Amino acid sequence: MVATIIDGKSFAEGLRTRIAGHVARLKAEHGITPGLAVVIVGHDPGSQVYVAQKAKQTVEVGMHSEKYELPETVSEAEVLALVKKLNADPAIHGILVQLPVPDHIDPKKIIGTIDPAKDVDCFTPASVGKLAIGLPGPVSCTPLGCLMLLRDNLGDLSGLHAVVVGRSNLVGKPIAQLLLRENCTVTIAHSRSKDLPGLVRQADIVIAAVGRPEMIKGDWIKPGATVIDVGINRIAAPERGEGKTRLLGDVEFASAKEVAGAITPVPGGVGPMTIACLLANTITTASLINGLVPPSDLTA
Ligand SMILES: Nc1nc2c(c(=O)[nH]1)N[C@@H](CN(C=O)c1ccc(C(=O)N[C@@H](CCC(=O)O)C(=O)O)cc1)CN2
Repeated sequence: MVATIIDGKSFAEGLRTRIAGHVARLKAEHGITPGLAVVIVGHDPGSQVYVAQKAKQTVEVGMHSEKYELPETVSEAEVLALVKKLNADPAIHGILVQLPVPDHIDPKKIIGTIDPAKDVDCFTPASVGKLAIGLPGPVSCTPLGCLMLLRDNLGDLSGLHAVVVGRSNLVGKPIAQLLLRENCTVTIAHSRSKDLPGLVRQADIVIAAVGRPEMIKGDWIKPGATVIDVGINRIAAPERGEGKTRLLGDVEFASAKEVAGAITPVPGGVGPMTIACLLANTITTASLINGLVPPSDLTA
């Protein structure tokens, strides 16, 4: 069997078109322009690319965009003051602080200061709690992107066995919550699980979010399973020239695609969905802040 390749880039494009339609409706029918503020601290080159993409795509779908680029040396107090200012700004419906932040800044303190109503990353304790008990609100961007790709590929997920490899707060734990809500049987495994290959072989759905390049091999995959690779590991690629790099997922794509029923590539799979889902979450928070029901096609 050769797997269907799940094209996250193209799905994300379609999602952004739908988001632009919702933005136009919010403007025309309610006079609301959803606004997203993105804060970056320091000069991490990867983060700068992602933040630039976020700001560009926010404008492209018709939303109001604000980008705050703070120097590496900014104090924690200054970042907290900016977040509080954005919390109070009625033109802003979503606030995101790009991670990682420099070592002298405590990410938990920064995230904990974001107004949960504007928490488009779904990182605050209040948002995580809402997600766990199924209350309306934004859903962590990467997990929401994974869920949208799974629904598009498989339809109803009820009764399927999902094995999530990775237990991070950003991806592993929230995707497990979402899959439970979809009536999957969910196993959360991680690098210290006993017989990891044996666990993964039981999965109808594999979510690879462990952060180790190509750790999950083709012979770990049950024939026909759907594989969602969340890993974005940048490794040196001297064969492409001096100083060049390339991206690898957490799944060994070449061997896994021979066994799986469907699989996301890296790049071009889950990654592009993360930013599209951030925009979707901004529609969700802008709707809820204004007492409107968020569009059902943009959330979990
Ligand atoms: N506050 C947050 N910080 C971070 C998040 C997040 O969701 N919220 N996620 C990641 C980075 N990230 C978005 O911020 C992100 C990662 C990857 C992609 C993406 O489109 N990847 C492409 C490849 C791009 C490349 O060549 O590097 C792909 O996979 O096709 C988008 C967004 C950490 N920080």
